[in-house]
Amino acid sequence: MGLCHGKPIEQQSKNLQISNEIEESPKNSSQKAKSSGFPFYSPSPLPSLFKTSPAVSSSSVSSTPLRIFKRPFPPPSPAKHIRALLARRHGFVKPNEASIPEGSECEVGLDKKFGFSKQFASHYEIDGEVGRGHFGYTCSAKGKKGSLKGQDVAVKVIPKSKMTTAIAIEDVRREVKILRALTGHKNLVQFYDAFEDDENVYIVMELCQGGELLDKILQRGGKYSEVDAKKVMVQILSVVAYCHLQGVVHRDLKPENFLFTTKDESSPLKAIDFGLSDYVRPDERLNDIVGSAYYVAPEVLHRTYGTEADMWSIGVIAYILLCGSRPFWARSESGIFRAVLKAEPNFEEAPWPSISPDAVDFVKRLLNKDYRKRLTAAQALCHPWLVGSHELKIPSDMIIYKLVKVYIMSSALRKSALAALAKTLTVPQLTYLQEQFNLLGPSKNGYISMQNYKTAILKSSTEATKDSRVLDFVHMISCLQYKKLDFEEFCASALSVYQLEAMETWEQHARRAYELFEKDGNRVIMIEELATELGLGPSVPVQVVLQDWIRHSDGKLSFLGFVRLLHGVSSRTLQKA
Ligand SMILES: Nc1ncnc2c1ncn2[C@@H]1O[C@H](COP(=O)(O)OP(=O)(O)OP(=O)(O)O)[C@@H](O)[C@H]1O
Ligand SMILES: [Ca+2]
Ligand SMILES: [Ca+2]
Repeated sequence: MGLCHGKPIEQQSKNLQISNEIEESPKNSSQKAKSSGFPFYSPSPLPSLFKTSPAVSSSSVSSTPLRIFKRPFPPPSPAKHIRALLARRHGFVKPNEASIPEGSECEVGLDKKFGFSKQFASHYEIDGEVGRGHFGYTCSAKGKKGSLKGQDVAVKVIPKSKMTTAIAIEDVRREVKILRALTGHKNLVQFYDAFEDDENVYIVMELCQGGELLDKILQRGGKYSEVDAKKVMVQILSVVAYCHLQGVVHRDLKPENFLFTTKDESSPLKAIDFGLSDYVRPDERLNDIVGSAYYVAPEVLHRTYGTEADMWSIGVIAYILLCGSRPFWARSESGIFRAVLKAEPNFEEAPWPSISPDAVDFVKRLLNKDYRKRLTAAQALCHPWLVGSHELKIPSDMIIYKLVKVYIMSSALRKSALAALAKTLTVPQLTYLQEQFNLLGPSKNGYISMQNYKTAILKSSTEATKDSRVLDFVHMISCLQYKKLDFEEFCASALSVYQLEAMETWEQHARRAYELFEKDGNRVIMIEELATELGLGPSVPVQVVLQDWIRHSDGKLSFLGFVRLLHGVSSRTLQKA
């Protein structure tokens, strides 16, 4: 599949982008102007409060055209939500679509009561609009009483008239619930309160006055220095690692959804807009197609995904920060999806050759189409590109819990294969594992028991951990009957074979591990036994499939069989068990 090419420069402004991106095909350009009448993108009430967003009038946007001659890719423009999602959630039907979208329903009978206080007007004096999205608009306001008296705040106003389906109402309910539960992290917007009246829901939060990350990218002509990109990435990863540990997947990570607190160069960055966020249990897969087209992960389009989908979006943001262009681009939404599913991002053209190999490796390991091979947020913070640039304490990583659970249920043969592979890990990989081990509170003589997993999670748990049922999952692990793990066995249990496989050095790891396995793990194995090991059902012609995985000379595992064994039983088989 070919490379994606940048968007024509004249389409860069936020205004133009909105009307372009809701169109399927460039051929329909005559219809584009008409589509701005589409109710979902048209202005919300309170027109007197509107003021032009600084980004729209920003001279930086108009100053970029020259760059197109130098670089093939122009800077990014804002992303819009995936249309099918909007249709399903908000009951919108394209004029040429005969069928009623799935999930749309009659507005009559919808319960739009949220149980929030009705006293918004007596608590806050609303001021001018500071931003706008598909679902609401945000105003600045001043507290009139209580602890926020005299303080400037932001109020996201979501009109109830836009909540035309039960899903849309549920989304708002969840947005508030998640924000309330997660508030407190330094890179997450501070939530204060939620109100409602007959017309609107009001989400009161900290006012971020430094503007969106997208505007900062555009102001800089589309490109960040590596040093500055690292500062942004560390903050994004820190808050996302926190969300994931709580069992919350954001599902709409994009530069528009990160705001700087102040205009100061060193201002902290805050994640906002949990409107598409959801809870996900570590062993659960979500299936609704949600997000913004440029940032959507391939597995979301395949309708089976978890927190790794956010890591893909972070990869897209990192790519944009470093080179100023989107990794996957096409004129139509379906074209973007095709690129996301099939195209490889361009790392050949300027400025990529002048970007450090660590940075390139970092982005590639997030933009891996196989979600199992992608870095987690905690791992990304330990990546060589970032590791020296921050002093964050790496949080617990849920992937460890998932891998350990599978390890414990594995056969002795697979455990010894993993033990051999663990012996080939490099210092950065061991450093990450050591930190994760320490977080589990090993005893003085260096062992952790299954109970330690629960104790560790309870330390950082919030209401969200309960709602996402992460606690149930961890409780299940802590009840597993298994001997204590020392650091060596912990490494074997917590390494991800898929992630190692994504590395250029995989072949060396695997060959070296096979040599070690040959010395003290390999043994004669029957085809039927191997089939059971790998969870292959009776429908698989095992004699044909597995013959290369057993060495004809002595009946022991071949290199191929060893690698297959490392991967273990397929997750599908495990789920059935
Ligand atoms: N706390 C805040 N401080 C300042 N501005 C804010 C704040 N929260 C939101 N905004 C502004 O309002 C815009 C819209 O807010 P938000 O992204 O929450 O709305 P939305 O309708 O859910 O957007 P989307 O279309 O991305 O789903 C933001 O992009 C930002 O510019
Ligand atoms: Ca938004
Ligand atoms: Ca939103």
